[in-house]
Amino acid sequence: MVGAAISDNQTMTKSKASILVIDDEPDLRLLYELTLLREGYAVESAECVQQARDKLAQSCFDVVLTDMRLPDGMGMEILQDLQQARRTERCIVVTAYGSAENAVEALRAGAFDYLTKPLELKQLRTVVASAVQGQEVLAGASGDTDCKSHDPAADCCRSTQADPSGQGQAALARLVGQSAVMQAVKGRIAKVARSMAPVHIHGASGTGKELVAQALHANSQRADGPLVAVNCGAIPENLLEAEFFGAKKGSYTGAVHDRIGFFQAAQGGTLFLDEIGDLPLPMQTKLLRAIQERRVRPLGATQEEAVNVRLVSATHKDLAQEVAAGRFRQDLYYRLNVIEIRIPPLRERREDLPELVQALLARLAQDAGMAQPPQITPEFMQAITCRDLPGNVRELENLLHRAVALSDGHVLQAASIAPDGDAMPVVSAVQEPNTDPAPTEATAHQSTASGRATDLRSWLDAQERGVLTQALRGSQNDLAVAADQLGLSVRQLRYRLERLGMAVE
Ligand SMILES: Nc1ncnc2c1ncn2[C@@H]1O[C@H](COP(=O)(O)OP(=O)(O)OP(=O)(O)O)[C@@H](O)[C@H]1O
Repeated sequence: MVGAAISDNQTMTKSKASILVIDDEPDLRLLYELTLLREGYAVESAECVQQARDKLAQSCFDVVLTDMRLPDGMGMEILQDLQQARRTERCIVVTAYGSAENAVEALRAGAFDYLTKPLELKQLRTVVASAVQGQEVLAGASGDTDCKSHDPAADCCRSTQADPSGQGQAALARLVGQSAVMQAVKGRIAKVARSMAPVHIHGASGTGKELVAQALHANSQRADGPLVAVNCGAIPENLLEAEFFGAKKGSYTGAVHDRIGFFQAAQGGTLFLDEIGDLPLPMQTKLLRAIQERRVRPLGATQEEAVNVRLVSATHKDLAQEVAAGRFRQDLYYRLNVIEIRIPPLRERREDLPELVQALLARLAQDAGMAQPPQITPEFMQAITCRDLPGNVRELENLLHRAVALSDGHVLQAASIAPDGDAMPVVSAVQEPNTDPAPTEATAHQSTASGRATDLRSWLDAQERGVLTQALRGSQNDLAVAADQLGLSVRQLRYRLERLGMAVE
């Protein structure tokens, strides 16, 4: 079996990355072999499951490229063997055209990536190179490139996560919380980060979806590549295509230069599509195509461009429900939701509150240039615990921000976060606690005294809140009218309201 130990004289010194190609069609096998040999890899091949198992019992490889259907079984069996034996080989599965289910199944089972027949050699090279690249990180982290010098069985076994710079761990540490549910979230991030499988993050507003996306990226082999975060709800509908795929000069009014899209900007890295549920249906179709083909065509261009990005998406909506309601394409949902990470709302992890308060205060104090975070009294903590915090960590952050602004700089007062305060306003026809666009005296003082970005941000948020509230009042809460008045689309207005935690009754 695959996990068997390898005798010393059977191991080879790895001077170059090694690939095991498994396919029963001799012509295809030869084509893969030649292509990969030309790339400088050491290549071995097998034509069935049994032969592959024999090879894997004798040697360790960096990457296994296997066809799905083999004469004596399925490529999935090899993938399962590798997973069960905790081997380090990255497995790329080749699936028949149109069999999205197989690809998704393979990714869920731990495949690094998949390729679809008919195979494009350029794509084959790209995918193999990206699988090999991750293995180099792994070998580099253990300082081990010579199989002979170590226990051969261990050479093929997964050990600790490669994270030479510690950035993966640091990103996970930014996700504060030791509750069982948060530990499960972090465990899942560490587990799934290293494959290419698309991840969908589901969680209510303010639960930390962006932090999870950052941790996924930082723990992936793409950590040195770009992470491009996009809020799908904040882009005007008529610009979506150009923003996503790029545009040639003159392709639309106002396109005075060639511009690259999000896909090109994320090349070799991760594309984080936040609030994916807000994408209009026509754009969903275009996105699906880009994901399936791994190619995009900039607006006004004649040629398509190959793209190599890992997709992470997020939404606070229930996408399955959106699919049922006909607002989200089922096939796109299926493609994006290969691996799901659910972030529980704060009410399911109240035990994390003290640690979150400490961590957020430390961050706020640092941003405000304070020598040390203000102290919290048991009454203050009690007052926090009494709040429902439906806006989750973002609401908690706002609350603390306000408390810091109103404090004397040393001790936080419980009164500053009394429930009749204004951390999360609800806009109704007349009842809206925080409608004053002007900063409070304390905030204004803090802003000018420290001149720090977070103070400016909260001041600007207060301004925006005031403007939005006025527009909503003036339009009797009619979003279309208010948006029109503000020169925004309804989507943009909704996005802004949500960002500020303002719910319209
Ligand atoms: N577990 C956490 N530890 C520390 N900070 C957190 C945590 N969760 C969220 N935050 C902080 O709360 C704020 C909101 O987080 P984030 O933007 O990631 O949430 P979100 O789920 O993406 O929200 P939205 O859906 O509204 O965009 C950020 O400032 C983030 O740093």
